[in-house]
Amino acid sequence: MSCFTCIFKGKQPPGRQTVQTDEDFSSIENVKIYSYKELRKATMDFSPGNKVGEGGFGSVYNGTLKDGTVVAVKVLSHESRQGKRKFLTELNVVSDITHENLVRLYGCCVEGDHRILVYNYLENNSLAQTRLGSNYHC
Ligand SMILES: Nc1ncnc2c1ncn2[C@@H]1O[C@H](COP(=O)(O)OP(=O)(O)OP(=O)(O)O)[C@@H](O)[C@H]1O
Repeated sequence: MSCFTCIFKGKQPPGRQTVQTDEDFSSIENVKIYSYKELRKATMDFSPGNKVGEGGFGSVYNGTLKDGTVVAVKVLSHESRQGKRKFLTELNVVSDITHENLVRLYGCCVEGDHRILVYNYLENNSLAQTRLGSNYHC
């Protein structure tokens, strides 16, 4: 069983935390940490009706957070071979970039076996003109 031990360092601005995991996960900085529970709630338990797409990473769901923010929730599939690498790449590369032509990464969930990325949600027409973070590869 894979195990991810997240240690959230203290004395950081609320919502912007450092994730440290064991194995070959290095420190990931400047990302908001979401609980699996809140993402499950936001996507109505990852219901098929909320699924908006499927990529190399896994399924993507539309969700609404408690504060009303509409998000795209990318759930890493357990079968995804490059998943771990992609997950880290997206976190490390995209988390610090804010650009009008780039999908914004809000944060992630690394809880138990779950690895999930949370982006701002783009409607179909704007998605076509916007570069996804997942286009960044190692
Ligand atoms: N931020 C988003 N807002 C709305 N829909 C999204 C968003 N991100 C992804 N999607 C939907 O999920 C689908 C899969 O996206 P994803 O980025 O996982 O895979 P991809 O674009 O095929 O790239 P790759 O397979 O290389 O990861 C997209 O085609 C789109 O329909």
